[in-house]
Amino acid sequence: MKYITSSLDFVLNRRSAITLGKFDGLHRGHRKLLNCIKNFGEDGFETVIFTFDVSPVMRLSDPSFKIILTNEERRHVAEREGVECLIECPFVPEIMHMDARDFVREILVNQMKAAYIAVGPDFHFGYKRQGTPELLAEMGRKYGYSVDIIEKEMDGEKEISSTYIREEILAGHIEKANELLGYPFFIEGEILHGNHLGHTIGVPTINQRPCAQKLLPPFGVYASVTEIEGIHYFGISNIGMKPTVGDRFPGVETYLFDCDEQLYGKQACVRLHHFLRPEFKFSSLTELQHQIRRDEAQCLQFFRDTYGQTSEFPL
Ligand SMILES: Cc1cc2nc3c(=O)[nH]c(=O)nc-3n(C[C@H](O)[C@H](O)[C@H](O)COP(=O)(O)O)c2cc1C
Ligand SMILES: Nc1ncnc2c1ncn2[C@@H]1O[C@H](COP(=O)(O)OP(=O)(O)OP(=O)(O)O)[C@@H](O)[C@H]1O
Repeated sequence: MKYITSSLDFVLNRRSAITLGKFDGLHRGHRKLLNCIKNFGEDGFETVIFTFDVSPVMRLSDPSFKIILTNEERRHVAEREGVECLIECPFVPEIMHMDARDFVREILVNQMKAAYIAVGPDFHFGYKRQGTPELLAEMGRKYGYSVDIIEKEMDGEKEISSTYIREEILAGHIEKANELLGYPFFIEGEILHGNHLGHTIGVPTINQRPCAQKLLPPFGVYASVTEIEGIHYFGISNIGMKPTVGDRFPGVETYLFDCDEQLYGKQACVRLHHFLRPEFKFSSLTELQHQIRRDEAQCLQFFRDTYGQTSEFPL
């Protein structure tokens, strides 16, 4: 996948099929738009996601705003979806203050050679969100691209949106969030050194420290499947501050059931499948060790009940 970032001067070589928006989560609704551009892409057009390098909400109104996917995670999901090009446009004053019609002419038509655009009915763009899907369509008739305004993918009566999914993650409804995303919520990151206490209680763990902007579900223990260099491991993850030993930052710590390899420095993708219990402060590491054995049994039971004997799990 072509990845364009940190630049406003990009120019695409081929005519393109584009979808635009924030795309936090690349959820099932977003994927409806991706399918539209991919269908169009079969005719030789370059399939492109146009998004921003930082959430407009974070930049304009709420610096503490949390995201479902970091830019790197979003890039990996887009790549898996088979999109040919991801443009992560810098959300700088020049873009924020750009008139909607100028954005269409300069960016979509001149730089991106738009042939087709798919957006949802509530998509807005340009200075003060003045651009609408209707304006896109109207200008398309002049500049020679077509526009599809795609109906929202629904969850019953409710529109699927990043906001809705964030609420479910925060409420600890991980299975619901996974259903809306269309894949398990995950945390990607380098495997770091912890305090090296885990193996002393027979529970060796990999440690990750998510970036401060990453939205995390409630602190607690989750059944997880971790991918490292293409290999998948069942396990249990603790998300939190480890109050028993005390830590200064929220971390993700995972006990992989069938792994005794040296993994420091590698990238891990920890996918959460099920909430098992909240994080507690134990009076000793031995007590914690006994609890983790119970967690392990409960987790294995969950995987057996959910996925049976098969090693096929949703990724
Ligand atoms: C499945 C699992 C559950 C855990 N639950 C808790 C917990 O409830 N409370 C807590 O303080 N720490 C919990 N921990 C974190 C342990 O405190 C941590 O694994 C141990 O201190 C070793 O940390 P280290 O790898 O930094 O040495 C849990 C860890 C795992 C893997
Ligand atoms: N459920 C959905 N079905 C189809 N298209 C959607 C859906 N949700 C969003 N879109 C479209 O996907 C593009 C990107 O959406 P964006 O990420 O900005 O919205 P969102 O998921 O509703 O997020 P938020 O909750 O932050 O508003 C837009 O064109 C939007 O209209």
